[in-house]
Amino acid sequence: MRRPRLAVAGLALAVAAAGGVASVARGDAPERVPRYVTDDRGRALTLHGFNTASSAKSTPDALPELTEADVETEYRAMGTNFVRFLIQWRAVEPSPGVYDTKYLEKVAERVGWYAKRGYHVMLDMHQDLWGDRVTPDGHAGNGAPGWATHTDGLPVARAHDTWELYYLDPGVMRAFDHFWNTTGEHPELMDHYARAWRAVAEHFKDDPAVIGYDLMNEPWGGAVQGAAFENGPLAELYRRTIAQIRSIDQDNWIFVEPQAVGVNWGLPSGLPRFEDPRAGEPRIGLAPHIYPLPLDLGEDYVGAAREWTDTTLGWWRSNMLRLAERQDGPVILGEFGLDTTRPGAVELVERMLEVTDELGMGRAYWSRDPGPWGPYDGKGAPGPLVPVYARPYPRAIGGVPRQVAYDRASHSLTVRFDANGTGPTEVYLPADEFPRGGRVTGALSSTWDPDRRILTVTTPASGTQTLTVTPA
Ligand SMILES: CN(C)c1ccc(C(=O)NC[C@H]2N[C@H](CO)[C@@H](O)[C@@H]2O)cc1
Repeated sequence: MRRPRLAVAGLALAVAAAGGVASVARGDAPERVPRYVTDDRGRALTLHGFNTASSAKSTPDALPELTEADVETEYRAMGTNFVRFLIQWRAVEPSPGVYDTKYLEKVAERVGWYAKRGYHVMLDMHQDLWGDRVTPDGHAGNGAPGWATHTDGLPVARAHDTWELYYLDPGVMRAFDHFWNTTGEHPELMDHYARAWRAVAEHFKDDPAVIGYDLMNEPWGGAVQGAAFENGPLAELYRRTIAQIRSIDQDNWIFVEPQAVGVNWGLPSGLPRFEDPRAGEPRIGLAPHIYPLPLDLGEDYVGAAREWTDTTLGWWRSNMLRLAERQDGPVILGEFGLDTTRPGAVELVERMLEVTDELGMGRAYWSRDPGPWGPYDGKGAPGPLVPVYARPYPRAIGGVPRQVAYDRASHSLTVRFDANGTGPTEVYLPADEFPRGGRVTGALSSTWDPDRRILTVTTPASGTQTLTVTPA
């Protein structure tokens, strides 16, 4: 659906002005992320997958509309190994201090569907527009429970042309201001949120498929915006939540997001560094999103809008790498996506896969839901996203990655890394371009699993290794 450009542009300018969003940061940014999520052998993971699923925002049980067959279909078609799995505070803590273990067990059942197929799972405490008690029809956002929602009777529109304008409704703004205790009237709410995460971590801390927790989806500061928000109430929420999670789970990764507005479009984030109280190396990473403003304004990834989008993509990569350097952690691009039937859309997706390969970032496409944005339409027929997302990639690398690059024209994947003896490197190869699997140079040996479409490559346990994989 093409959004009224004036509305979004007005929102963007209003919020950027209100938040005093800094100009684009300059200066040298690093070329790749400083660290990686690793598997239980210590191999660096390339996390390639989907957000599953937006439907969880509006289902009564807060679970995504998903079957195990859907997970199998996804693996068979695209060989993904990662999922950003949406969960909801309203379901975790249906009433103050009461945690719904049956809900968490149902989440765990679905995590098990992914685990059986070798996936890694990041749990995303997902909010959009605060929660259903604010948008009466439960439109789009269902994150927060009713008991934590205090609008003070201020109005919330029955409908908006563009869903994000709900964020500016007085009732929504007030609900957020109370949550962040900007009003000074509800100091308890952030602690409830942090303890709800502790309950989630208690349930999943020993689940081998769960690699970590994405603390809040697209945080919105209400009356407080920009660096004041990110260094103020948002940082306070993250610190309290990190402390609660680490009181029960010393090992899973914890991911923090900058504010959405401005940063999703490529502007810099003022998010501070977060310390990890765990013994050993810190395990705090970043999970930013990218939605280039020209595309948000309804343009297509063609012509001048493509050039402008690429410019903002350049800002985004510098700013996110700078943030990752400050945090000294991995980066998972938690969301990117668009209407894949639009002109240039497939090229944008390919560009984002190239960029995340180049920077060493994981990625989760928004989203797995049926429809023009997703891989399948409402009848389950594959759309244009499937062949581009069925991309060769090194699922697990037996060393510190230095370069990952796929040249689709020559069907050649290059993986360069400093081997560290953590095990063989596993490469997913899609059927279309690698019907008989792959051949590899630079290896000691390799084996091909035609069922899972994985080439397992053995290299020397030290020194810089360069693998080149082409179709067998
Ligand atoms: C004004 N605010 C706070 C705002 C505006 C726009 C978005 C957005 O487009 N987000 C991109 C996608 N992310 C969500 C799910 O996390 C999707 O519903 C959006 O399309 C977010 C926040």
